[in-house]
Amino acid sequence: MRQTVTGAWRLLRIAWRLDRRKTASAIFLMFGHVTMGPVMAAGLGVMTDAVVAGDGTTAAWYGVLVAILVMITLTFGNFAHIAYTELSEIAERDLTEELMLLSNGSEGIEHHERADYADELTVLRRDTRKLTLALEALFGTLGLVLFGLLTAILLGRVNLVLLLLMPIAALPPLLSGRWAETRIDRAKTSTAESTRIALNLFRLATSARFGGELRVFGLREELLRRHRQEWGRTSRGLAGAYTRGGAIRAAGQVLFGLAYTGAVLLVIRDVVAGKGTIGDVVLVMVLASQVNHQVITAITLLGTLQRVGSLLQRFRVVRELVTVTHPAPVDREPPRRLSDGIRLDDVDFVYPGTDKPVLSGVTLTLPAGASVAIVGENGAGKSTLVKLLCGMYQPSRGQILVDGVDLRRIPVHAWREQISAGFQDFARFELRTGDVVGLGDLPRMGDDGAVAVALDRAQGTDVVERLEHGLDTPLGKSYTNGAELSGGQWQKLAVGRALMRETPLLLVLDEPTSALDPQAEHRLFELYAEQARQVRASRGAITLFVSHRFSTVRMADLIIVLRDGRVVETGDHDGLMLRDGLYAELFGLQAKAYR
Ligand SMILES: Nc1ncnc2c1ncn2[C@@H]1O[C@H](COP(=O)(O)OP(=O)(O)OP(=O)(O)O)[C@@H](O)[C@H]1O
Repeated sequence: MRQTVTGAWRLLRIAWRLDRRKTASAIFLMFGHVTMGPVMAAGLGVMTDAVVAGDGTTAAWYGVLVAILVMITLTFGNFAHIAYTELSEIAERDLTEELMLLSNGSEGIEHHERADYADELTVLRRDTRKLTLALEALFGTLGLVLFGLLTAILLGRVNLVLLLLMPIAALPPLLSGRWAETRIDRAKTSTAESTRIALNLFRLATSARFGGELRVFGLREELLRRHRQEWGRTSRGLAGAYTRGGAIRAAGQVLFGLAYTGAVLLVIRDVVAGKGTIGDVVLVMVLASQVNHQVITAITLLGTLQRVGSLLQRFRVVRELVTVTHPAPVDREPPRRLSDGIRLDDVDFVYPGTDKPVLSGVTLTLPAGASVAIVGENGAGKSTLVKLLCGMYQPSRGQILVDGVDLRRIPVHAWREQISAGFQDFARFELRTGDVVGLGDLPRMGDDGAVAVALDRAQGTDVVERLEHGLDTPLGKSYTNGAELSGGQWQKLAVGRALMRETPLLLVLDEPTSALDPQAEHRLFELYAEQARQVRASRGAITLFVSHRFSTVRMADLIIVLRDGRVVETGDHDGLMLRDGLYAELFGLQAKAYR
């Protein structure tokens, strides 16, 4: 109950914050709509008594009044509905935006690894779109409270027992409705994982991006089978809860039906005993049928409100999950230039929710002004190291020191402003081409000159030259006339984005060039190395890249070789070749393959 009330209160505050005028007019229209019901019942009662007494004029006047009230209630109801719908759309947009912000609102990405976060997010993604009904439910419920008060006054005037009976009779259906909703909500939480898997399979099966792979491997039936299996699990879990919920609700309504019949019989008994009029019977019958209708509405409305309450509660949980607590004080600014470099001091890392260390005892120095390459077999921990340097995760043990300052003490946003990155798993932003690149340095996003320079450095000018409207071409299927790009072309834009910031302290390139041919990648890294040398003097910037191509790696000033999360060798190409260890072995294997 508390969740329903706090949910309703929060929803009302959201509506008020978003549009006061619409909220006020929705409340006014709804109050007008519901108060007409009891007033109409009273009018019918008086009209009946006038007919029985043979007073045609009074009966006619009340008949006209009732007709006017019917028109008013219908008109108000109609306009109230329009007002709720408009408000609901604004509220839905607001919560959808909050969900987008929350998904990326934390400093790191640790919460994405958590099953509880993923579960909450699944339900939120699905249910936030159902908010359209929520405000209608809220205002409807407020209206019902007013309706209940008016009805109670009218019933009390006829028979005081009725005054007590009606609210008591309303309780079973209300309580049973709430109980049923709680069970359904619990079932939704417990089926969230299978829903998530099914939704993911649905996305895979309907995305053009994976269409080729699905066809080549003939995966259509297999995905369908798995989807059916997972969805079946969800449906079974929910169907049981819906059936039990339906039975609980029906039991509550049967009790109400019995009380309704009892109330009408009570008034009839009074009239027979000369303690009331026929008008009273009409009043009670009309009111009781309205109460019946309103209780059924109330069950639906309270159910919706309870769902909204739990939806808003989930928002709270997600907000708390993405809030990071800082064990160390955050009291240092990133340096303007690096003099010593970045040092990893005995760093271990374990992904949240797992217990196997992915990095163990990593101690390294990335010297200021150096170009550094990380090599190692698949799963060695290269990308994880990169993520730690970008502040996506905190080391489980040990420290990352930037010119001697623990990275945890530097505000993450300030550190990120000083770095730039291109990732293996880059984003395909479906936007204007210039903006796709310009996003890499938001303050200069509209600066097409800067975008052109970044693209030139990323060797991506040819991508734009082929587009009909150059940098103004919209990209992707979101647009009716959006241009389609190849994987390698998207990747060139992503590299351009990474190069928008001209002099970052740390430029990280985690295999962002895997779709380019080796010569193009080689040229690109020659340029980076050259750029790194140029900014070395001014900022001591470090260029860190991860690549499986040794023709690129060999250019680095420092090469770090990782195996199973440990640093096994470091040095430059010549030194490592002389050492004849893992690097020399991997290099030899690749060179042989090219011969
Ligand atoms: N989000 C995650 N949660 C749990 N474990 C993870 C996660 N991401 C990576 N791992 C594990 O961490 C290990 C190192 O992964 P990482 O991506 O750092 O390797 P990598 O050297 O970059 O590999 P590749 O060359 O294939 O890109 C792998 O064993 C992987 O299974």
